[in-house]
Amino acid sequence: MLPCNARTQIASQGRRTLLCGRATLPVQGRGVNSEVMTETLTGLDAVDGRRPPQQLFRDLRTSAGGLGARDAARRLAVYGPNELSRKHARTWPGELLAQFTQPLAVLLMLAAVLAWLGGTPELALAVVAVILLNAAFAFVQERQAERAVEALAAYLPSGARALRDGRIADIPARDLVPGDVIEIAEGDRICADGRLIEGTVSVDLSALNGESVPAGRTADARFAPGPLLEAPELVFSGTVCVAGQGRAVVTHTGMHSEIGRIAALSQRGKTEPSPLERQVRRATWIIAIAAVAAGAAFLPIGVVAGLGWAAAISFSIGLIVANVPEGLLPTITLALAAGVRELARRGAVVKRLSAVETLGSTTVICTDKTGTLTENRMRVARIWLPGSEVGPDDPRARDLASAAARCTTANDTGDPTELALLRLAADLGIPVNTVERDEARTALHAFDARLKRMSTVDPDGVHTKGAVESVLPLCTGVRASDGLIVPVTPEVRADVASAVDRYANAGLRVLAVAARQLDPAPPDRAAAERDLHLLGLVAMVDPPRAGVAGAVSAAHRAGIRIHVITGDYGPTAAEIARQVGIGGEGRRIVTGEQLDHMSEAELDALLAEPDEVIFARSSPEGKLQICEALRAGGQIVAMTGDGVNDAPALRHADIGVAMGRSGTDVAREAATMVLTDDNFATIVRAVDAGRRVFDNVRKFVLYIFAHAVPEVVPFLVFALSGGAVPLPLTVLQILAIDLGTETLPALALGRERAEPGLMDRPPRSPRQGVIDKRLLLRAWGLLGVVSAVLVMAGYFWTLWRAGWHPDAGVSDHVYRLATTMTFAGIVACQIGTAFAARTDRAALRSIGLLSNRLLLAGIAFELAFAAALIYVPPLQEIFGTAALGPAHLAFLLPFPVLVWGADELYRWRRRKADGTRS
Ligand SMILES: Nc1ncnc2c1ncn2[C@@H]1O[C@H](COP(=O)(O)OP(=O)(O)OP(=O)(O)O)[C@@H](O)[C@H]1O
Repeated sequence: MLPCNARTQIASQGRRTLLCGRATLPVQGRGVNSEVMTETLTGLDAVDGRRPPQQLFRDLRTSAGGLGARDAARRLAVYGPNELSRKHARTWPGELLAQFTQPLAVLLMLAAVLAWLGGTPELALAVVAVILLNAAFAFVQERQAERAVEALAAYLPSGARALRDGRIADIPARDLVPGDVIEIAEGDRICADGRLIEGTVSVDLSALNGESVPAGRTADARFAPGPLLEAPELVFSGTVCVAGQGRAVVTHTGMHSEIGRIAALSQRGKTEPSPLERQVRRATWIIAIAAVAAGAAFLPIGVVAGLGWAAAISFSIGLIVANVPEGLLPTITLALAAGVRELARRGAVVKRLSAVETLGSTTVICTDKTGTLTENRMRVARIWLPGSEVGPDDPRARDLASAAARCTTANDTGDPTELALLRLAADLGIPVNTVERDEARTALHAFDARLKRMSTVDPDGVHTKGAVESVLPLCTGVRASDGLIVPVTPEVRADVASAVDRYANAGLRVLAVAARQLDPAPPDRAAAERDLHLLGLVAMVDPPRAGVAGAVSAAHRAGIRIHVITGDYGPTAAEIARQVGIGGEGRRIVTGEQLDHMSEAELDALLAEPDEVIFARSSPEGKLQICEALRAGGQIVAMTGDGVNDAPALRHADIGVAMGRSGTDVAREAATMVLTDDNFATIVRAVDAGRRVFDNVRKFVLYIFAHAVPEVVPFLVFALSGGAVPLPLTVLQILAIDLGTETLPALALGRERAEPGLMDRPPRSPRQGVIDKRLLLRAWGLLGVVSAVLVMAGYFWTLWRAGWHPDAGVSDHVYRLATTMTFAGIVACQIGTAFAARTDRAALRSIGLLSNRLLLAGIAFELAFAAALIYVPPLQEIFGTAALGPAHLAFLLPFPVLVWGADELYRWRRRKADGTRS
């Protein structure tokens, strides 16, 4: 119960409810008799979940059959949705304020103070404007990135199975109300507090008490005094069912639940910075330090060259402010968030921003078969009875189908294997009524992925179905064609084995069905699954999904290896693998048993080979073992999984991939990425998106870095000439470029489409940083140098035309004109750089000159901004510019083409060296 001092407000469908201790008082009673409701709710809220079921039903005004839909809707209106109210750790003023305490912002503030003290208040104001703009920009970007991640919750609504109007219905977890009866099965996240009324389950309570050992809970437990969380008959919201199944009546929802009380879920964990962010942060610091060092070095040099202290101080501050890449980090976060959003639209929900870049460097995908490579829509294609394959008309086929259909737990929905068996029975004219099936059943030994079989104890005996090698050893007899039971001889085994191989080689999934008449039924599994009689085999088709073969070949072209890890039989998996193109000729199959007997070194050696392997009859431990071996070998592993037992492997992989449709809640929790369409092709698409995001981050880093050289060279020329050449660029002009004209084109580069050949290259090495030597060489050594040469040519040409001579000095107008040429020259060169940066190696032609509309808009903005600075008189005053004439503009015109052309040549040479054409 909520403590009385914990006043909590929950918003619910436009009405607010004030909760205080045991009383819940509706504030607005639209359409509800508030007096009656208040009385009712007081009763419900005081419910003690530890009372015996019958009393609890009375207290909650419900029954074992659950609630009616209308009653549930009424309760929902009063109680509010079954959600935890979200408490943001930081509100927006706090987040905005935090932008000003970032170390780089503090550095800039220091620069502003220095500029003020140095006697240049206009520079101080400009720096303050930079700080404000940057903080606002970073704040908006971070909020957007956060929202992108939060919005993902909408893609993954959690659901519950509740009895409504007497039928099991899948409903959103937020619609659960006290009094509902819910079904709980292995792998489910329990979404409300309740009392078990049927069955036994094992629950992981770690979200509530930090205890990692699962606790047993059973409907039959008697009341025992003690802490609520240890009550053996209660289950709690936020915990996970790791084994068993049962039904529970919901006693508390939303903020009334134990987890709501502790409010554990509303405290969001601190998000770890991604490796990319860490790298960029480090690079930012290195550049900031270099900028400060360059600024400090300029001070004495500038004074010696004859600038005077005030001008030298202001120029060094300008150098620092311009070169500290304070906007880089939020821009990268935004690029990652845009990647996450795009992936969600394409069917892959990524839970961490950093996963986007990890995806891009994936080298191995370990995939399961059923449902990921295949459609998971099974249909029985063949029936085999001891001796021969038979058609559906054979009366003994009906016995087999009936036994198999009785040995199921699926209803209208459920395991596709079981649905296929229920359909077979219906097609043969012996449909199974699932309600009667469940009522008549005296024991259920659920499907166990390790044993690979399940059994039911029904009034007429035991029915077992499962993998042939799991069921056959339990059989002492075989039902022969005349209906008599004959012993299992070596001939019979050979017969079965050859049938299994025949079906498996055709890609069919084979299940053995066995039975035993028995009265009374033994309660334990070992006793029930003994002395069985093999009835026959069913073989099912589950065709490969459309698009998987294409995705496999795309992954291969991208240098990614694919291993199949499946619970199914080796030859079946190998045939499906062949159909989709995984593995070469003579596919290597390693069974779970073989894997168990392999030493670590043997497994490492196997996985180091270039072959793709089919791991068949694998266990969850095997999956983890394979994952560890691959990672130890330096691979970046994406691993799929759907069961409870897959969680460790999913957590351990670089990218754990869970199935959104067929997977369990546990697997979804453990995974980094959830596929909303369960499709293998989506994993490959996600890798593609990851590579693209990483590439785009490099593109705008290249663009932003390239301007450093044409900005620093003018200062070097001035310093090295001992002041004979007037300083070619003013401090406010530098700021206007770095913080004005460049911003939008840089952002637009972050949205560039994938360049051709992106998925034709091998995966990036995880050790390759986003800012590497090649990028720096291209930015500074090529684009920067070409730009600097052109820019200085423009500057000297302007001076020369006006008759300048080192000894003669220049008039103010000529100096303004010349520095304006430097400014405009850098802008023109950066336009060329922007086009060059659009591809890393491909020719610009291959992606289309005009294909990035955002960039075109950004360049239009850049030109308008520069034109305003050059031609609008008040701005001319501030920025020390003068209007350029047609001759000047004609001189500048080829600059973008020359810069871009030089880079085009560089990329052409690189492609030639690598032997690629695009
Ligand atoms: N509902 C079931 N009842 C009895 N046996 C089953 C059932 N489902 C699967 N099996 C048997 O257990 C084996 C392993 O099944 P499991 O579900 O672990 O893997 P899978 O779905 O075939 O493969 P993947 O791991 O690729 O999804 C199957 O090959 C089949 O023989």
